[in-house]
Amino acid sequence: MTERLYLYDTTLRDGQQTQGVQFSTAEKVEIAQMLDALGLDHIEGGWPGANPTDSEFFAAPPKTRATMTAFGMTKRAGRSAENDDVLAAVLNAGTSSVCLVGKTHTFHVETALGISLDENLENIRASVAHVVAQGREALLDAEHFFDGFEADPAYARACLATALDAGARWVVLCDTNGGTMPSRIGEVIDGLDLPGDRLGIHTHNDTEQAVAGSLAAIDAGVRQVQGTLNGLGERCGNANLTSLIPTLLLKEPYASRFQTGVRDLPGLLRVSRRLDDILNRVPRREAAYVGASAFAHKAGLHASAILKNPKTYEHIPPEAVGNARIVPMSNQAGLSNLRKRLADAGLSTDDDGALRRILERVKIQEDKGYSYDGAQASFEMIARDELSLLPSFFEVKRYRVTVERRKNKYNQMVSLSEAVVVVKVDGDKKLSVSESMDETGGDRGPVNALSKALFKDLGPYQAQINDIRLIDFRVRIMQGGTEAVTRVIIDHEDGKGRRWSTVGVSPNIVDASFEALLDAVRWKLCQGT
Ligand SMILES: CC(=O)SCCNC(=O)CCNC(=O)[C@H](O)C(C)(C)COP(=O)(O)OP(=O)(O)OC[C@H]1O[C@@H](n2cnc3c(N)ncnc32)[C@H](O)[C@@H]1OP(=O)(O)O
Ligand SMILES: CC(=O)C(=O)O
Repeated sequence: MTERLYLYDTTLRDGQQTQGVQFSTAEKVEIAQMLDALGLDHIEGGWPGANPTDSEFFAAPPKTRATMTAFGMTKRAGRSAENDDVLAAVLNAGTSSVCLVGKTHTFHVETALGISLDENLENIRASVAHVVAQGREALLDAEHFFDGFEADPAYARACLATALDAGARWVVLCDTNGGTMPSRIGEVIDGLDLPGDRLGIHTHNDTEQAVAGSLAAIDAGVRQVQGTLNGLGERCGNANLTSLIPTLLLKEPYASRFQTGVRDLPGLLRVSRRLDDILNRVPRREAAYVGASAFAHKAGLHASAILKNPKTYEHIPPEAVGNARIVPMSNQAGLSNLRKRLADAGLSTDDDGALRRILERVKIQEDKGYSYDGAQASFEMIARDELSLLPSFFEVKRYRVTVERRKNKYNQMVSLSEAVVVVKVDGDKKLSVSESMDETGGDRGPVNALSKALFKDLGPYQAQINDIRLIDFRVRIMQGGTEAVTRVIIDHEDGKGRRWSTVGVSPNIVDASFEALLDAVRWKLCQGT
């Protein structure tokens, strides 16, 4: 017999408390819809009345199967729940479910609220009762519960009992400061002697154990788990639902024991990446389950075994969460990595001599500071060259880039980068000049100017490269052999949605960038379209 485990998402509330994160109303709507499609049970949409975005979101929330929940705090002392304006704004959002944060730690009641312990209990009771009287589902986020329990277990318990007696459907045990060890979370819950189907868990990641703490709480009996997508949240974040969900669905003892509302586990990676897109964040490569490296097999020994049976180095099939296996090339690679990479690029060969030459060249280049595991398109250029599959396309005769600081027509000092690239295509010399200015008149730098000049006129090849867009540019100073060198990695995208990365290395950043740009354009021309 499976038991129901409820998943409660707080990306739009605690996730919005992440430093640097500020969702627009439209983004909140889109995220709520993604969470709903994934199959969350509750979506905490924010705190109505606390800021215009949250109020606007609740004025027209998206229709969801998940229970849309408004967040707020218990009423303040010295007024009734009916007359508390902050609580009124939360209830006015009209959601069927309301989650109120209430203090459960004596230190916080006395220091942060400055009221008596009894007044706080009354605030919890009256606030929950008021929510329930309006026909809503009430949840109490028991703030600082675990720290409060260490300081005064009787009082922390009394707060939970008060909320439950007043009609709270769930009391959610919060490790607000994120410092409680998972084993202690389990012990405390074991000793509470409360029904698990009335208990939730809300952990923070300050010791990198929020997911472990949530699992310990589930092991001890709680049946609602709160968290956020990609682990967003105050300070170091909340329990990461992007890790918790696949663990609960795919790992024992949880997979056989529990049933959740999750409907689209293979959609998990897409949801995680979309959130990063919205936040303009680079997805964390090493993220569990959904990171680009989560199923990347770099070492030669691993790649060799993976090709025989993926289970040798994979704990789950990557497709289960929408991810994919990759076998990158690098100085850790052997022939197995190489054969797989070449096959993926449509360059399979039986020429063992060529295979050994490619491997040797990759290792020599990496010793100079190149890195191919994140720049697979540059690796393909080496492979094509060794396999005599790299047409010359065009020859670069020279290039130049200048950066000038000068006054614009408004008498402000501005920078202007300008590049000249001369290439020979089919016997014709072509000189292209470009400035790096964007639509607003801002300077986008010398690499942008170089890229625009290189991609401006390649004669018969121009139609094939018109849809290339530079999307990311990363620079690192490396030790290449005996000298410090600059490594540049550039990501491009085309109109077909293909993304590829190339690398250049030189003591000079402009030369390193130009080398990466050249590989990018050649890679695109090799695709034929
Ligand atoms: C653990 C958590 O993450 S809980 C979620 C926290 N989230 C947020 O704080 C984000 C949204 N918050 C806000 O926009 C604002 O803090 C508001 C609108 C809610 C309140 O703003 P203000 O009225 O200016 O109060 P301010 O933020 O300075 O202080 C919070 C007040 O709430 C009181 N308070 C804090 N927790 C509670 C509680 N659980 N129950 C009742 N009152 C509380 C504090 O004592 C303080 O009151 P005081 O001003 O009389 O000292
Ligand atoms: C309520 C909440 O976010 C916390 O206690 O961490």
